[in-house]
Amino acid sequence: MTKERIVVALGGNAILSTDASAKAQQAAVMKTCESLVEFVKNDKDLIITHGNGPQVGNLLLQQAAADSKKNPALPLDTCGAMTEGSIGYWFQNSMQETLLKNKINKQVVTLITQTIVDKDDPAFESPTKPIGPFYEEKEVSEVEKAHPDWTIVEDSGRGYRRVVPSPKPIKINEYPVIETVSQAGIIPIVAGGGGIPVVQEGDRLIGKEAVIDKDFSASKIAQLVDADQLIILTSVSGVYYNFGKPDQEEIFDVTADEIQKHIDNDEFAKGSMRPKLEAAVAFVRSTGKSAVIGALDDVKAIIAGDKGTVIHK
Ligand SMILES: Nc1ncnc2c1ncn2[C@@H]1O[C@H](COP(=O)(O)OP(=O)(O)O)[C@@H](O)[C@H]1O
Ligand SMILES: NC(=O)OP(=O)(O)O
Repeated sequence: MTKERIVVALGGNAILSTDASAKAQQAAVMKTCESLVEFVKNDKDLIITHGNGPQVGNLLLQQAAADSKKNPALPLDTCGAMTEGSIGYWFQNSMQETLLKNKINKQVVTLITQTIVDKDDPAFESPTKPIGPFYEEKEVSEVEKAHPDWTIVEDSGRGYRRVVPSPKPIKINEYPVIETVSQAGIIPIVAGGGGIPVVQEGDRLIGKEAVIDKDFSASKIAQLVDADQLIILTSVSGVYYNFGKPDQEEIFDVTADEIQKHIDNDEFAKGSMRPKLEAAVAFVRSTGKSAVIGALDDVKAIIAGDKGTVIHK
């Protein structure tokens, strides 16, 4: 019998809390891997994707601080690749150790992934993806003075952040490699930060200065590799109607058509829950299989079907 194949998308809390040091992020990633190993123990073939918003923004700031003729700042697409490498390394290292601790003989590998986007995607003209640190309202004018080319917006009541363009993925360039690696029983870590945004010009792929939403890339990969389930792990136990209001109500199971009505009615936050739901609906509609949005800490209960919001046909 073939194993179930699961694509897991990991949100910010899987990597970073408040301490952006490598040590703290590696500790968070280790804790995440201790949750993820439950999928492997339950005999599932795992494909891991993750975000990079805080990390790529911090890296750009480091580039700007060091910028000189001898040591020029590197562009956003290259910084995206650097975070695919660095965060991928943390996951590869911690997952390997966790598998060994659990006496599971399996390899893990990070694949630098390029995500093809449309050069005319309107997102290039209107930045929406928050990256890097949060700023307080009183700091904003100072930051704008230091970085006149930045767009800074308020991020879901959590503070102010720089935003960059976030085009939609059309195709995952390396998906045949992802397929081959997964078929070989190896756990691939792919499309970190949504993958490096590239546009196709003849035989060439040209990097673009943008950050793709990892939930959309995870959905695209799950469709391309014919995954049995897309699981989006974040910091809440599930999706709520009227989130944050006294009458909020957790959704345990909903059809793609029903939740689409609520998305169309603009009921979900654009910078957080809406893209996750759109990614889930796209996967369910294209494959007929289900997607789950739930908490990283609830992996065992999600596998048992006891927790998380299930979106199905
Ligand atoms: N309707 C909703 N239901 C549940 N959570 C919501 C909803 N709307 C907004 N949120 C917020 O979205 C957050 C998850 O989005 P985000 O932090 O962007 O995810 P990620 O884990 O990918 O970094 C939750 O922690 C919650 O605060
Ligand atoms: N690229 C991306 O979606 O990153 P975050 O999940 O960290 O926002």
